[in-house]
Amino acid sequence: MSMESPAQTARADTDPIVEVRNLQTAFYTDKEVIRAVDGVSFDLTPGETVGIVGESGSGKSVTARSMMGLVDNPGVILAGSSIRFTHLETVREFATKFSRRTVDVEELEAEHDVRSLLERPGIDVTPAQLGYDSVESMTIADLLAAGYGDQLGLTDGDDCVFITEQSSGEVVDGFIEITRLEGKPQRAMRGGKIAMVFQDPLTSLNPVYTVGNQIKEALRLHQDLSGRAATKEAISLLEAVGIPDSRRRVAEYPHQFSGGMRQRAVIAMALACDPEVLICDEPTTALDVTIQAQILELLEELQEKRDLAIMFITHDMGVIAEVADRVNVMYAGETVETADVHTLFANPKHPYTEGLLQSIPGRQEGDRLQTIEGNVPTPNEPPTFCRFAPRCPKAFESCDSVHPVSVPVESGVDDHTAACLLYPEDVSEIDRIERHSETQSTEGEH
Ligand SMILES: Nc1ncnc2c1ncn2[C@@H]1O[C@H](COP(=O)(O)OP(=O)(O)OP(=O)(O)O)[C@@H](O)[C@H]1O
Ligand code: NI
Repeated sequence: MSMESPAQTARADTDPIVEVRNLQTAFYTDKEVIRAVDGVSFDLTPGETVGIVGESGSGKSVTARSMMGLVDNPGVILAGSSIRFTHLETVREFATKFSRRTVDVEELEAEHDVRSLLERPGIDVTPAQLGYDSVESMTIADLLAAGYGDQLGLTDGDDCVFITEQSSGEVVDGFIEITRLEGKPQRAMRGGKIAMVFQDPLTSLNPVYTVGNQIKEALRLHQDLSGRAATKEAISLLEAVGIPDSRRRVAEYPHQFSGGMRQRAVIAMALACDPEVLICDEPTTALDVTIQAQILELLEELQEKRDLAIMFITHDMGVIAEVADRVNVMYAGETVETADVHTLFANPKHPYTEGLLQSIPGRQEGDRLQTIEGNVPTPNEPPTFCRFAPRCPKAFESCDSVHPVSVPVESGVDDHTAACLLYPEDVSEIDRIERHSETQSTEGEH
């Protein structure tokens, strides 16, 4: 590789390209407000797989749909939520293509400071609500990302590209705020930069078009390829996902493919736009074990070749062990534990994670397969208590009145957190309770 310019070294390869912060997605139904995702934060990094695991109804798919811009009525991403796409090349591309929707944050920083903005009349938001410790740890960019720019008169409704640093006219740092995307930039992001593979390949494939034509349509939309070049590329994509005899199969219809081959075709379609991020929502759940293993292997291979950041959703701890580098355990809209995969399996801290691990065949002591009794509750009120408490074997009195926040736990590694009143383990119960009560963030706004 040639010498890198300073502009290219500003972000390292190991920096995240997606930063989800305090994501809150709620459904306003006639009956109640369902807080499907309630303050979730995590990063996605190129070449790495983040596994999202949890039982049915824990908010995994709504997290994914929020990242894809696929939350429909009556669903709303609440103010205070932020999903930043920080891939530098894409930020530069969007800043050029959508210059009218691009904001120079450095300019705004020269004119305003966070403290006085938050003190403005009518602005009813605290740093804690946005997931920050103090005003000092917040920047103007954080306020804009969390959706308060319009209210403060700093941004227009459709601004979505934020440039935070430039050097001799070149963008060095910035982000695209996914929760603010609509129209053209949204279409460029969804499918183009972030692609998704669903459980049922038939939701992504149209039965009346050949597999090849559907891949070619994606190539036309996102890569500006058509005609013979597109056909050639479609064939090579089918080859890349391990579909034998791809020259012939490119002209076949989805019903002529087996389940496993269909999912491979969907992956080929997702890759047609050369995305940076691939979100997989239970992509192998409908497949038999052998085929499942092959698809997981394929994803790993593609990740390595293309340096993809993968978010992999499953309710299956066995699959998590296979695919994930890091794991977020979700329960009733919240992340209850997060760690690298080895630590999570060797040293689980949250009673819910322990329960999930005991329900993997072959992992429990004795011969009985444990399951956690009961179901995930519908999160239909603000969290002022532990949502897992009713099912938790270790629950005590305070669990009903104090909402646990994510705190570091002792397991010998950094970046291991659990949201449980039993932690941090090295302090007294009184101090623990105080710590969890202090950092309580209040409800986001509609
Ligand atoms: N369109 C909608 N309207 C109302 N509620 C919804 C809607 N979509 C999802 N929800 C609710 O949001 C919560 C989280 O759902 P989600 O689909 O994210 O769960 P999940 O973890 O993906 O579960 P599964 O493993 O079953 O796919 C559930 O309580 C669900 O009922
Ligand atoms: Ni789901």
